[in-house]
Amino acid sequence: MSEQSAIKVKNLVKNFGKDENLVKVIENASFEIQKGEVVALIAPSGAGKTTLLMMIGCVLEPTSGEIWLGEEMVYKDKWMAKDTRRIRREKIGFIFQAHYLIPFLNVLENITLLPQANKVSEADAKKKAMELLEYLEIADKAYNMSSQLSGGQNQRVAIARALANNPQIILADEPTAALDGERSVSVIKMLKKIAREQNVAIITVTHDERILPYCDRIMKIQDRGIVFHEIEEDDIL
Ligand SMILES: Nc1ncnc2c1ncn2[C@@H]1O[C@H](COP(=O)(O)OP(=O)(O)OP(=O)(O)O)[C@@H](O)[C@H]1O
Repeated sequence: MSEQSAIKVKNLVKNFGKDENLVKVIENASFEIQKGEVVALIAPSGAGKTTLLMMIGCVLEPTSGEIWLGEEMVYKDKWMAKDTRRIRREKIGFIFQAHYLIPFLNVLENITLLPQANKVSEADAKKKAMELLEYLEIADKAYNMSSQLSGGQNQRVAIARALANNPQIILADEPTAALDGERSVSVIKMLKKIAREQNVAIITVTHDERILPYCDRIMKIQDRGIVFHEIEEDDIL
């Protein structure tokens, strides 16, 4: 495995149910994503995008196969670590369609909540959160409540929260779905900047063709396997 590998998946299989209720979602998927890469994951509804993302994120257990995150083999026909939360905490940042910020905490408190739960001191967590808010150009909103922010601003805060633990991987499930065109582009540009400057690998599920030109590759789920496309101007979802 190359040093640049952020995610490596080999012969991954995911079925739900069994016997007459068996649903085969992913069959023998193998692929590798490099550090610093932004990959758009697109496929029709029900094809398994969220399922794939949640397996890579160590949230959903595969049926079989292998998953490597950086140099750590996290799954080989079973989870390799007793505590998959540790892997999530150390390696992965999640961003969802809805920002899921906690409404009765301000922006800064939302970002520092998890690091503090993970025993980072309040001062260190705040310092890091302010750096991230500066980086995402939203530091002036640090003491505002989520309800006082626009959709795009809230999504930037959600990105800052996902970055608070210095993840090597960001998994985003339709992060721009609730945003208009200009705000979508600003969010994906921000993700690309993070990927390039911090060497983070990003997989983003999307139905939003406006963001494709900012991605490096398109990953599709096709016939329950994975295929890659280079980005082309006339890529149509
Ligand atoms: N817990 C479950 N039990 C049984 N089947 C499931 C379960 N979770 C997902 N599925 C099935 O797996 C398939 C893939 O679902 P998934 O949510 O990953 O699709 P998706 O590509 O993310 O869809 P969408 O774009 O609509 O969000 C679907 O057929 C779904 O019905």
